[in-house]
Amino acid sequence: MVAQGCACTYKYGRIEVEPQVYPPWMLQLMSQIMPLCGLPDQSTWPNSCNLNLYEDGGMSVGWHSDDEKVFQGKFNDIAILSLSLGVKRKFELRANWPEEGERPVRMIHLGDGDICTMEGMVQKHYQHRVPKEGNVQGPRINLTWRWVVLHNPQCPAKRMRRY
Ligand SMILES: O=C(O)CCC(=O)C(=O)O
Ligand SMILES: [Fe+2]
Repeated sequence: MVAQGCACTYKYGRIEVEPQVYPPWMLQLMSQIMPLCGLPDQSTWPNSCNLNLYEDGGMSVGWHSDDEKVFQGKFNDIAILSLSLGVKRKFELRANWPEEGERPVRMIHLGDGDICTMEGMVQKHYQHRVPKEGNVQGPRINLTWRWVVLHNPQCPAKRMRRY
């Protein structure tokens, strides 16, 4: 999903997702969540949201960084905000260039209603994943908000200053 005025697509693995403009329920949800992330003012809110459904513990996302060109996370200090709903799942981070003796993988649990942020140069220096958990029953939805900063060439928002 994207803010009004943007038409950037999002490539998730090999799947290219057509964007949908934020529906009213999304703006309502953001008006609850964004102030908790220090963003009370709507003009500062992220202009895209990706939604993932994990039907059960058999569904996962492998090691990756959110390195899509549109977000510029490999080159800039960026923030990525996420909200988890449903069953608790593991979220793991591993450093690309670990220091000697550094723990290779760090894990947190993301439960229903948890907000998780990745900030700074995390997308350059770390990868993350949601591993398979064979014993987990029940669905989880993850909403991930990000700022599109480099719009696709065909996107009308490219010509608009406020993006
Ligand atoms: O489900 C999550 O918590 C993370 C999903 C993720 O890494 C992504 O969509 O890029
Ligand atoms: Fe990710």
